[in-house]
Amino acid sequence: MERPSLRTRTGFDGSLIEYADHLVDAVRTQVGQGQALCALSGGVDSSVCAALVHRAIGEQLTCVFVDHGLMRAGEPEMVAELFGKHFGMNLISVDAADRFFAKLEGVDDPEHKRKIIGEEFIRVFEEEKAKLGKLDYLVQGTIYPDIVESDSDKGVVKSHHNVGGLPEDVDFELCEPVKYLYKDEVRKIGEYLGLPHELVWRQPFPGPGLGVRVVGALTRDRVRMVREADAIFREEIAAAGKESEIWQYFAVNPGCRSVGVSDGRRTYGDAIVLRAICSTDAMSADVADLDIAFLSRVSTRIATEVAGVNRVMYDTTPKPPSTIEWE
Ligand SMILES: Nc1ncnc2c1ncn2[C@@H]1O[C@H](COP(=O)(O)OP(=O)(O)OP(=O)(O)O)[C@@H](O)[C@H]1O
Repeated sequence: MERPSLRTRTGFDGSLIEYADHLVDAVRTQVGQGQALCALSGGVDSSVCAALVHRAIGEQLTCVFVDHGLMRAGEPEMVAELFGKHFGMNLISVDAADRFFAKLEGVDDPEHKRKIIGEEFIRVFEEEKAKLGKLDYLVQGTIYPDIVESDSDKGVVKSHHNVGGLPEDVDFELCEPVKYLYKDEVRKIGEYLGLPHELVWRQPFPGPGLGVRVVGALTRDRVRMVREADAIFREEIAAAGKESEIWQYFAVNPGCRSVGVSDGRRTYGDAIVLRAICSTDAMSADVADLDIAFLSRVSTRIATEVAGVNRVMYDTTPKPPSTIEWE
């Protein structure tokens, strides 16, 4: 289906970059002398919104980043470095890993895990908000497909983690500057605003983070295995120059153990599954055609470098019948 033009969606008659400048002015007018708050995940939508609103109102914006302990390797550091230091934003980083792990202990149902992560996120965010005093605007990275999708009456396949679910009697207004834009337009505006290419064009990453890439109950150790395996896989994909041909690639801990051998001794360790898919819209996906030599190199690195892992598999199932993420 052909998508409506920028002009049809926004009434704005100009280029996308001119529209970005227009949005900066519009946010400045909307917020006035008020105070704005943005939940910044380090993902594309909230990062672009934070950069845009910061350009418009500077010090009047505060961003809150919640580290739930389920981030990929280097992510909390990247957020602090880029938004805190480079852009000089008012950034509050909350280390909430203990809280999340405590709530998730022993929970193995995927929907229940997502729900707990979403609810705990809102709780942490609300606490930080309360500490800041009067707030006039909440910045949200709603994009056009979110609006269109929320109109859909299809059943829930996986519940989404969002700052949505706001109570009805809130005493602030929403600021949703990119709500008429498609993802690729948001990315282009992000680059225009000076966000790094790797962030703006990064692969999709679920809100519940690595929590949905560890099948069954989470432990810090199983999350660590996925985080380290994921970092190695990403490093090798980048070294092979394959980043742009693959839509999404990541590691999963499928929750099974098997026998292995290391230095002549029997091991009984965790398995890791590698998943890499090609897609244009995430509605359907094909398995990325990675050659055995490449996969074998990644597998050997993971099984020797990641403590507790002794077996690596490649997921060869398209979507459908599988989904992209395991949970
Ligand atoms: N760990 C986090 N810390 C702060 N804010 C978060 C965090 N996770 C999610 N959010 C907020 O919730 C929104 C929705 O999260 P979701 O995971 O659905 O991502 P998204 O819609 O792809 O947006 P983004 O690209 O910004 O991650 C984010 O845009 C962000 O405002």
